[in-house]
Amino acid sequence: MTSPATALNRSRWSRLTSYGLLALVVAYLAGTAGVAHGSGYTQSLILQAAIFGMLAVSLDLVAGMTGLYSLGHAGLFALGAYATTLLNQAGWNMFLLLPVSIVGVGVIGAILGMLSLRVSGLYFAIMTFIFTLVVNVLLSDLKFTGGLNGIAGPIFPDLPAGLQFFGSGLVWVVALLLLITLVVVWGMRSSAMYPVLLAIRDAEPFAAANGVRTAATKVGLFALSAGIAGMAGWAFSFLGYISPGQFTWTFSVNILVMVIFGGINTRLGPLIGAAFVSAFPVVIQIDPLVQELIFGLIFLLVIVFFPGGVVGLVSRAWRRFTTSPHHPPAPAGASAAEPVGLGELPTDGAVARTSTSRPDDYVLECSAITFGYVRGTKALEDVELRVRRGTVHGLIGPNGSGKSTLVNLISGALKPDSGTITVRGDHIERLGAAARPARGIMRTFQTAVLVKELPVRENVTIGLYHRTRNIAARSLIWPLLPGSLREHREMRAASDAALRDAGLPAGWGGARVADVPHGVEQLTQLAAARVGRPDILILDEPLAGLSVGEVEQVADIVNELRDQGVTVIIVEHQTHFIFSVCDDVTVIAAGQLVTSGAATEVRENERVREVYLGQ
Ligand SMILES: Nc1ncnc2c1ncn2[C@@H]1O[C@H](COP(=O)(O)OP(=O)(O)OP(=O)(O)O)[C@@H](O)[C@H]1O
Repeated sequence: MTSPATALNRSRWSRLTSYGLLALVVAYLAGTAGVAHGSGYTQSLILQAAIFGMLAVSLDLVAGMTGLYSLGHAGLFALGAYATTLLNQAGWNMFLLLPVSIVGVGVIGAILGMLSLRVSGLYFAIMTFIFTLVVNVLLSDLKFTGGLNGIAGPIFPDLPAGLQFFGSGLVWVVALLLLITLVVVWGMRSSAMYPVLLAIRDAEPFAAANGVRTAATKVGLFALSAGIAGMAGWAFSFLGYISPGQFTWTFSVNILVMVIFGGINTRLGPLIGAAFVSAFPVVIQIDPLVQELIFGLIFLLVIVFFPGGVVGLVSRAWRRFTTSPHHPPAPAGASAAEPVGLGELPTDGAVARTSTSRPDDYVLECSAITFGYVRGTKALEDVELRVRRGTVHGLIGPNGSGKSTLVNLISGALKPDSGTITVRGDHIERLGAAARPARGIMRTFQTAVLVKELPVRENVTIGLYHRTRNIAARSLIWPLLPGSLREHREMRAASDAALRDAGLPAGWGGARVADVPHGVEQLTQLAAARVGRPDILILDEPLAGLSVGEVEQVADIVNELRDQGVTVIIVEHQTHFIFSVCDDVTVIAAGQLVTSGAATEVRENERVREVYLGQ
């Protein structure tokens, strides 16, 4: 329950935030008014910086949040500027051309984004670089684009007679477009979608296992980013002449420089970078060659010594100044670093469990599953797995026997070459990983794949993705939605509860995953899977690297889940653990089923001792 003091603090804080926001809006309006009445020279400088700001923010949206380092943004920017100019010459209304530029360039961005599904990293950068190159060559060679000389952009109309005291209309329009860009992109950063986007960047299998359609999200985000670049192009066309020389591949690199210099994946970074790149040649008026050299040197120094850019540098200094060296208490048993012995097949002490479910009450059935990673070899051959509802089912076998492969087939990361997988009788073997959480299947990974730079709690909220309605679409206007703050608070509260249930003492929720011990990472992914309220939870080697205390904790969690009616499938090498917590056990070796049945029977099976322990 929230204490009155906390509620008071929260209301005081939200009042302060509102005042702060109001002050910012007033300052923004005052600044815009100042520029709108400024000299033509000042206006063109500030307008260019603002337009570059939009471009840098649009690039940061894909480069910072999803790791797509595009060098195609100069090409997209050019398409917006040229389409506006040429279509306006053809008689189109210039204001109608704003949505046309956003949507048209957005569609081209979607196509580029689709290519990102096939190539990534350096190859994606090269591909988008070629896109800018091709656009530039076309603009230079085609007659109707004015060739190398370019064409004069449309002239932005003055404000109507009654509104002329506002000054330049173009300044107000660009200020509004920049504001919209910031509301959308910053809003997305503070929405529940933000951790999901970083998961697509850093931990794609984790994102997919939580129901995120990673491919569609990447394409959508690239289309949005391209749409903003098209919008920036629309505004740029009003600044005078446009020519291919303004949209070369070096300009694409410059946009990336703005993002990296200011601070990639930060709110203010791209704006600071854009301001720096725009102001530098104006402030440092020396020989152009020396100017370029100094610019390059500054950028090199930033990259080498402050890879987080200006914002990273300032926030690091701020953190050092404000944070105390506090470390949350260790989870139960974490100090007992002694690992549990592996491969002991217990002959006594492991209590065989009797489930209340009927013998044929199978929630998950895998029949005749065959799968090979490479043609001609089979990682699994004709494997059968039947899991009774509400039971804990162990999957064991020697290294390389195909356990993880089977788990990946059930969770949709892989598709079988033949055979069927059904959940409550429905076939799911052809569904992708992202569709499985909706069927009640959640999973953890042998090696935790999480977003290292985010706090533990934010990682757990990713587990709520498939249960949160239209989260991707709503993230575009998240801060403007009336219930979004409350919803976000509820998501964080649910994540905190899941962390508590996983046995993590309060305090770990706020720690960055990069700073937490291995055991906490494992419990974090367990909490993320659990917060999604699965019917079937698959734990792939959940005990790897855990201490004795943490192993006991996982055993408690598994027993608790069974009591709640969740079906749990555990892949594990620690057979002592398996035979103490599992109702049923399936053993596979060399991709084939050895035996399956009640834990007590499997434990006594001679063939199991032979293949599993080599006895
Ligand atoms: N990505 C891959 N490409 C090719 N072969 C693979 C791949 N992943 C696994 N294999 C092979 O498939 C077989 C089954 O591997 P799998 O990882 O499923 O076994 P496992 O029982 O989970 O092993 P472990 O207990 O060591 O994790 C092994 O021969 C392995 O070398």
